[in-house]
Amino acid sequence: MQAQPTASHYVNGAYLEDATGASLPVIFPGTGEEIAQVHEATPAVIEAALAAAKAAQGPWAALMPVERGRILRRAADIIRARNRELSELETLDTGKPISETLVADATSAADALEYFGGLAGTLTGEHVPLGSDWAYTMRVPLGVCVGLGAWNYPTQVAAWKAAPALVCGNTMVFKPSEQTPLCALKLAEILTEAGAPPGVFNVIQGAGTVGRALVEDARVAKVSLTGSAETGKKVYAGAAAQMKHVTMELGGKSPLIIFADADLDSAVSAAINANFFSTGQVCSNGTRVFVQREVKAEFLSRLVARVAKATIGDPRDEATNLGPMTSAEQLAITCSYIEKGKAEGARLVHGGRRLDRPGWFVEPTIFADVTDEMTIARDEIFGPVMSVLDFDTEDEVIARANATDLGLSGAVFTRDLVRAHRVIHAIEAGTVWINQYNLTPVELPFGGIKGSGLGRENSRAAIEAYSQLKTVYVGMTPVEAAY
Ligand SMILES: NC(=O)c1ccc[n+]([C@@H]2O[C@H](COP(=O)([O-])OP(=O)(O)OC[C@H]3O[C@@H](n4cnc5c(N)ncnc54)[C@H](O)[C@@H]3O)[C@@H](O)[C@H]2O)c1
Ligand SMILES: C[N+](C)(C)CC=O
Repeated sequence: MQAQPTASHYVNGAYLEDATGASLPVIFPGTGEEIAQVHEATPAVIEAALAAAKAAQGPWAALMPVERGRILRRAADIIRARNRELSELETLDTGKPISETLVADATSAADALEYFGGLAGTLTGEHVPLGSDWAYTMRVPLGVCVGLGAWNYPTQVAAWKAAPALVCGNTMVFKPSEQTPLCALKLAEILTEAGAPPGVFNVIQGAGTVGRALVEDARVAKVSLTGSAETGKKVYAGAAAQMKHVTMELGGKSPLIIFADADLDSAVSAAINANFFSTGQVCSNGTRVFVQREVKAEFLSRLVARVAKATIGDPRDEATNLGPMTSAEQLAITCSYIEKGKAEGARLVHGGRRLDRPGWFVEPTIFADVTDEMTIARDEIFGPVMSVLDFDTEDEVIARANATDLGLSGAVFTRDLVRAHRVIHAIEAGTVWINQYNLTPVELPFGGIKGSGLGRENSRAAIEAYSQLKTVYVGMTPVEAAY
């Protein structure tokens, strides 16, 4: 099985290779086989990408906005037409089951390109009357933007950054995660096919050192990172040193709160989706499942019965519900948290073992009787490990849900809608759901508060994140001076 791209990088409208860069093997997590090799960007490749993005930005911004929008919408159409091929590549790159990638990845990228393409003609400023004088504001691009991607949603992350950046008249150099380098190259190829001029969207490979070189370059006006909270602090500090704009989409340890009056089957489905979709490798997952004590036994019994039916296996098989972890490293991290959970006294009610087969598989794992101070209730694991915690009262669960430095997401399940809104308003998180979990359509802002990040992706909010206002004061009468 091979998924070798034409070359490692995509710069100035074409594939580019520089084999002197360090080799990065691409492994299919379902078997552990090497399916491609790419090379880390050398200083020459980094320079070529930044120079191309810088040269392309002015002419790209000078196009009629609807023309930029048309190119993005054409790219969306190409992605939809090639959904199966792109989904298969996403599955090879990440190990996520094809049943998921067919509906969640390339399609989400197409949604973003279509949505922001559609906004192109609306990027206007406003007229401000000032007596005999007047003023107007203009929404102008930032310049060259850098996107840094995580490995769990490589196509979606690239498109969620590229689409709003490009529609506003910026250009981008995108660096995917070194773990999943393949999918962003396809986005670059498709944008060229759709009519994006050379240099508008560039992809270069590499790990943190390449990312750091991009962040520190004086030509870069904005950095958008999707990654861990730890990396976020470093990238934010680097960008702040040169007063760059930032968007930070970071990790979470989100609460999913289930009251006794909830539709329990629906809450069980939400807990499953919020912990085991993408084998638990989702930033917004509700990994702290707070269940009101009187329904805890029933909730656990229904949950375990449902999870026992999940099909774990080859992610290329459409019948598979859970695939492998994306990397051997992430598998080892997840297994070590499972051991910590057991050692600290959480009750293992399902799973907990690595699967004895090639590839990086671990069972979906459920711990009950988890307490707030346990490591598995505090750290973002980024694997299929659910912690179920008991609670008694509304005030108590709000305080415990908020007792974390992170604030990406959260949800409440109850039939009492007054309580639902009261509780959800009190939850410290950027994106919250009532009787739902993990739906993130492009029409809605997505992002975190506290240690989970800064700024928002998607929706009109992303336009604010990739453009700035310029104010023009118009004097209509001669200037007077005191002397
Ligand atoms: N909030 C969101 O939208 C969202 C979405 C997906 C993933 N995530 C988070 O991402 C994390 C998992 O992804 P990961 O392990 O790839 O994250 P990571 O922080 O290790 O890496 C993210 C990206 O940053 C680059 N990088 C690392 N160090 C850097 C540095 N010093 N300077 C510049 N670039 C650097 C990496 O090469 C990679 O491309 C989890 O914490 C998850 O919650 C957040
Ligand atoms: C942004 N989201 C939630 C779709 C995927 C994050 O890991």
